[in-house]
Amino acid sequence: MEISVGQWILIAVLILVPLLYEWSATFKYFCKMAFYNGWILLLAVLAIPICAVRGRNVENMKILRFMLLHIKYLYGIKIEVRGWENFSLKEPYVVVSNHQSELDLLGMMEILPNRCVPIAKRELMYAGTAGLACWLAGVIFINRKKTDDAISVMSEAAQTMLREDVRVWVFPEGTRNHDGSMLPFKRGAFHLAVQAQVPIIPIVMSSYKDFYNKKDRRFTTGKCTVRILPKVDTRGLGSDEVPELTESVRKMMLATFLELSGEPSQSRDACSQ
Ligand SMILES: CCCCC/C=C\C/C=C\CCCCCCCC(=O)SCCNC(=O)CCNC(=O)[C@H](O)C(C)(C)COP(=O)(O)OP(=O)(O)OC[C@H]1O[C@@H](n2cnc3c(N)ncnc32)[C@H](O)[C@@H]1OP(=O)(O)O
Ligand SMILES: CCCCCCCC/C=C\CCCCCCCC(=O)OC[C@@H](O)COP(=O)(O)O
Repeated sequence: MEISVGQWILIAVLILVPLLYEWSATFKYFCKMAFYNGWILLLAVLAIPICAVRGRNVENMKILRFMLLHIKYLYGIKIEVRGWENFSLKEPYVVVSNHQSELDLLGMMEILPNRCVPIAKRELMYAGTAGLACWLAGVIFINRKKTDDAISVMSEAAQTMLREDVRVWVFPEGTRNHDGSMLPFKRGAFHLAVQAQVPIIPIVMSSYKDFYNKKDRRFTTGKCTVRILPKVDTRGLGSDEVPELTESVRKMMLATFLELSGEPSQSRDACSQ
């Protein structure tokens, strides 16, 4: 039997890819990230028709959560959750959490409360099938390039939270932060909580440094601890108190992050560098 050029190429690829995957940490990193994004885009293809039955609805977030929960097993990432009792509020609240990477989705889905929608940059809405699935699940998109627009979307969210009993999840750093600390917090989430007069629940995901590093292109298996902190009340606070509220929540989250990540508590504050 004669083997064609195409078949030789296929055989070479089938031999080389697993070898490269084992030998090169960088190749492994790119494969794992490509699969992560590709798998989510594919899952979204399945999620879209199921979610579309209800139209744009926060209840669809349960479907996305259910479909995404297994990914941690595919990647060998163990997620330990501490502080579940702090999530037992019946009323709406604003969740604020640190933002290290797109892998935060795994920790987020592990603990996402019912009727809770994340605030995301508008660009995510155009991320193909994933963007459409997010839209159907009620994700709130903001245009970071237009501050006034972003603020008015968030003010609207304050009303929606109360009217429709919705919780909102915000990454107050406003962007992914890979440097093992926390960026200064933007104040939108805290204005939102104060405007709606609802509590803030801070969430801290420990550093991924032992298993994931974007700069070094390293992605192995590992463990992440997610800590749900006690609620911070905002009743009676006004917009003048927002800067102080923001700083106190950030300070508490940074201390927890350093503790969970096994870092010394001084000198890792991006604000004081
Ligand atoms: C099965 C298949 C599944 C497929 C689907 C896949 C995924 C699953 C589903 C869901 C997961 C989705 C998860 C997506 C996560 C994406 C994460 C992100 O995108 S993070 C980036 C976007 N988020 C943010 O930026 C939030 C934080 N940002 C802010 O809060 C900002 O403040 C801002 C509101 C955006 C404005 O930012 P900007 O930089 O333009 O300005 P400033 O922050 O400097 O603020 C200016 C000024 O305004 C005051 N301010 C801010 N907000 C308000 C407000 N609401 N009301 C009044 N005033 C406000 C602020 O305090 C500043 O004033 P001052 O300096 O005087 O304090
Ligand atoms: C909590 C993370 C949510 C991840 C959603 C993953 C969806 C993956 C599916 C398709 C891939 C295409 C789009 C990748 C979007 C990554 C989402 C993300 O993490 O957004 C980053 C945003 O915060 C801040 O943006 P920048 O760090 O300023 O640029």
